Amino acid sequence: MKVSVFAPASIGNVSVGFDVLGLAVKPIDNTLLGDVVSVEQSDEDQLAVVGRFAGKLPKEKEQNIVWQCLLRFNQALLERGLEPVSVAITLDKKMPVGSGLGSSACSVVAALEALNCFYQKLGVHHFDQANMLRLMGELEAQISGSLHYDNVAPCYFGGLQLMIPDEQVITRSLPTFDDCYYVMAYPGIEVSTKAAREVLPSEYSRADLIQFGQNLATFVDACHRQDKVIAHQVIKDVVAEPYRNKLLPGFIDACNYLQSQGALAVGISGSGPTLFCITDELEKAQEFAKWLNDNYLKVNTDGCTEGFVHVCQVDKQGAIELPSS
Ligand SMILES: Nc1ncnc2c1ncn2[C@@H]1O[C@H](COP(=O)(O)OP(=O)(O)O)[C@@H](O)[C@H]1O
Ligand SMILES: N[C@@H](CCOP(=O)(O)O)C(=O)O
Repeated sequence: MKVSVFAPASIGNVSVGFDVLGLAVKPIDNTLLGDVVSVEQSDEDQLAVVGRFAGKLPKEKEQNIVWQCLLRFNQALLERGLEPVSVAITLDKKMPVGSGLGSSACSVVAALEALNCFYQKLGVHHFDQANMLRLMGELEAQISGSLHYDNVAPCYFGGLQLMIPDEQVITRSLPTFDDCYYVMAYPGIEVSTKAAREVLPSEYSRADLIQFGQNLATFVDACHRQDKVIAHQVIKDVVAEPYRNKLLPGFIDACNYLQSQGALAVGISGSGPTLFCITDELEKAQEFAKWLNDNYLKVNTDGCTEGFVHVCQVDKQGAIELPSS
């Protein structure tokens, strides 16, 4: 028996909700933008890493977050008096690392969900969603240096997720704007989440505090009222973007251009370097994608780029088990 789970990319923060808001996205051309983890029974625990971005990960399996997921999942089984079996895990690393697309969250969510489905099929145990999300947050914190659910929650549940200060609830789904397109431009450079958190101030002014609170509250209200104009008017980042934009070559120029061409909002996805740009017109989304492809991706000396651009919409499914091949 082999279980494979896909977990999608996400936009952490969505500019307006630092650490407390995240949106799962999927390309409209059905490209799998996310990681796939497969689990099957084996004689000993093993991890194989394949896929376009496999070479960007540490060589030692102990350094891979998927391996750490296995150790933590086994510990959770033992805490319930259950005996883990040996498994062979394969990570298909489709996501670039340090991209701002929630790459580590994709690996964490796909790995833990694949293990959970595997043990459910074995008839041993099935952790409920609340326990799973807590485990996912714990593993994401191990890698990024702080506990934030804004990637793992949308990656696991799909949609737009707002983190709630209640350990029993953790996250709530917000209504989404389903006619909107999210153009995601990954320039092909790496920005580590840890480093991008270190450039942030430890204190903010009262004016920033008021603007942050007002924007986030207005955004949540506008989502519930499905007021697209107001919701996108307040997608403004006073917490991270003013400090992180210097880590992103060409970001300010791209923002200015896209806004002048009528984008509903533009921002840094997660901690960057991916830029997201929102429009409700497909033709504009395709124009923006072409412009970003020509102007935001870093071209190497050999004329190639590791970057890419995808026109996406909201991913409502979150992590899903793939049919067995
Ligand atoms: N399976 C994995 N997926 C992504 N990153 C991993 C994985 N395993 C280990 N890592 C390491 O974790 C760190 C993730 O960096 P981070 O900036 O948090 O990425 P992202 O913002 O893309 O989630 C990198 O140093 C990377 O080498
Ligand atoms: N809220 C976090 C989000 C990090 O997202 P990632 O995709 O860059 O891992 C932050 O802004 O630090």
